[in-house]
Amino acid sequence: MRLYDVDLSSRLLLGTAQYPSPQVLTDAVQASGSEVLTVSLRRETAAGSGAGFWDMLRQTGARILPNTAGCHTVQDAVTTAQMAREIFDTPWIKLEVIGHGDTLQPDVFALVETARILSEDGFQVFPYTTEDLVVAERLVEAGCEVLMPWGAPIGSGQGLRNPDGLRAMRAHFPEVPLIVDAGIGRPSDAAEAMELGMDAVLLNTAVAKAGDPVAMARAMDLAIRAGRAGFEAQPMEPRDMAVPSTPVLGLAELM
Ligand SMILES: CC(=O)[C@@H](O)[C@H](O)COP(=O)(O)O
Repeated sequence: MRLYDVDLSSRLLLGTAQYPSPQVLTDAVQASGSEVLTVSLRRETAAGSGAGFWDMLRQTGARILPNTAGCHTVQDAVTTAQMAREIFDTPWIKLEVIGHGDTLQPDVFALVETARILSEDGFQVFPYTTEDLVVAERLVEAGCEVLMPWGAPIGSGQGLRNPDGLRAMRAHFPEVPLIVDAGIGRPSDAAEAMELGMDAVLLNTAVAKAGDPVAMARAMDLAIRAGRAGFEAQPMEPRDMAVPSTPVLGLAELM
């Protein structure tokens, strides 16, 4: 999978918040096989963990995808992205501009505006968006080469609330890498996203809040591989009617 100019073999992007301990986090990263970790500049700075935490993430060898979690305005997000670029020395930014407190739904108007500003400033933007095709078009026009539609509200673990919307996105943007971001609860949700033809999955809470985060990280990795393999194998279309799977070529005659 290629995201901007970077080739990756893992299709799992992992969040780094809410783990029970730094050791569990690093063990989970290793178990997940993830090569991309997202980190919230604002949250970690506010929590006071700062440089030590970021150094620990760097030591995993994974690429860092800083994010603008907690930003609600264009200006907030632009400033946070600029700080992230200086600290992590990367043009990558996962752009979150939250518009609604209860659902953490993106403010898609501010998102498009911020994406344009950051792209013109040389950032490679990963926008957290809805499955709205018009918004997605605008984001691509603004310079985004990757789209990150939500699966369900952040942290909800509800799985894919609108698989048809994701399917439509896949059909509409066959060449744009699509990463389902947020709302994944179980490995089966991640596998479903991959079976729909998504290129990758970004998740955090499902692993961090699992009873055994390291085991769940491993399970997510396996599910994403299985889902992708299933997509590539071109599943059959569902049918309305039963069709015998064993052909009957004549009836046995009972004497
Ligand atoms: C870590 C991060 O970037 C989250 O904002 C992301 O959207 C993941 O969401 P979940 O925690 O629901 O997986």
